[in-house]
Amino acid sequence: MALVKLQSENFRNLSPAPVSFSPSINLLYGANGSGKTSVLEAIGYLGLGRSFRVSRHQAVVSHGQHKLTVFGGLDQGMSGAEQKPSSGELNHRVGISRDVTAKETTLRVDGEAVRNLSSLARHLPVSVIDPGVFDIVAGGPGKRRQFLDWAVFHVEPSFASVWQQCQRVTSQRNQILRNGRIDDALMKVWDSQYTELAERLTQARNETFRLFTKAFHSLLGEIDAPWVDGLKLDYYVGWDASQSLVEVLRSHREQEQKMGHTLYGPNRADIRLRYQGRPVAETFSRGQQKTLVILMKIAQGMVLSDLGKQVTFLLDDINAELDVVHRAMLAQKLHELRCQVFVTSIEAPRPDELWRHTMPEYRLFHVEHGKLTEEQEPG
Ligand SMILES: Nc1ncnc2c1ncn2[C@@H]1O[C@H](COP(=O)(O)OP(=O)(O)OP(=O)(O)O)[C@@H](O)[C@H]1O
Repeated sequence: MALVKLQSENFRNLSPAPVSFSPSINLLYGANGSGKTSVLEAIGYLGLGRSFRVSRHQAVVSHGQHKLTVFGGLDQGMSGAEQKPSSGELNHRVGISRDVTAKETTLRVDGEAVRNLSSLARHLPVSVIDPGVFDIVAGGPGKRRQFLDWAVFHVEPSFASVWQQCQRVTSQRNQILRNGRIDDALMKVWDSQYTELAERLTQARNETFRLFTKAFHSLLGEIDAPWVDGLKLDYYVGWDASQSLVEVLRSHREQEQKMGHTLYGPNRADIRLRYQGRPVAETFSRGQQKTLVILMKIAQGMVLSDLGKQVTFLLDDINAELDVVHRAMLAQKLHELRCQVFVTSIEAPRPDELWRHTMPEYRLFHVEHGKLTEEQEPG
């Protein structure tokens, strides 16, 4: 699916006027503070249910307001095995409202209220590449789990519900571990639920990680960068995988009790990135780390694309982070994968720098005071 219509109310400084986008490439430019990132953030809200910039919904609601709404019109875009071009008809209408006073989120798909965010999010796989994305390599395991789980969610339909159940059971288990005296019979019940859910989560992650590494290595074969030899990606399941989780929990009960929370399981999973045996975060230059993240993001796009799903990529301010060669590599690949792409820049964009071989069709927008105006030619 591709997002071809967007309308928001009380979303940062954005104008409430509806905007039509291309199911392929959209270039947005405008001065600092004009609202470019806010447009991407509003699109991200529909695909992620939250802002990719801030954790508090409050920050996103226009000053002086208490409720924001974002509506999106989705079109089949360039997805599907046949890669048919857009018909111009809307396939789905999705909406999300957040009342920050009542702390309530309302979700709608095709006019019907839905309870789960996953019902909305699975229609619009949104992948963000902004200055914060580089934490996937430089940051902690949580960022890499989030990265992996985004793809697992779109590959395995039952993942979201298993993940939620596992979070609930983990928190119950933590409560018991925090209590001074543990009722062994009760702990056994929670452990059996926990390990069953953990195994299901791990299986889903394993399968997606397998697809991801396959795509990633095929991508490495295409690029000319000697430093990728010796690069190794491993999925750490969250415990010593040579033992069953049940055994690990049994042999570490005292340690968990002392710490007062669960120490082994899917909440400790990680993608371990190593270069010649050492963590890439310690070995790679900043530029190499950035390239690696971009390649990982493209590989995720390849996985979904192979399943006939179109990813909407939100590229925010990449000029500040990537040199022209890497920007062009990214743009070219995303176009080949038939992804929908939104690219922001301060200066009028140079599509000829991004797509050097074949120029895709694109739509160009100037952003000013939260309002988008379509232009025919750059400048
Ligand atoms: N909750 C809010 N209500 C109203 N306006 C807001 C709110 N939050 C931020 N703004 C304003 O919205 C504008 C848009 O910010 P945004 O980050 O989208 O701009 P940008 O075009 O991406 O800028 P830059 O190029 O500097 O990154 C800014 O002027 C900001 O001060």
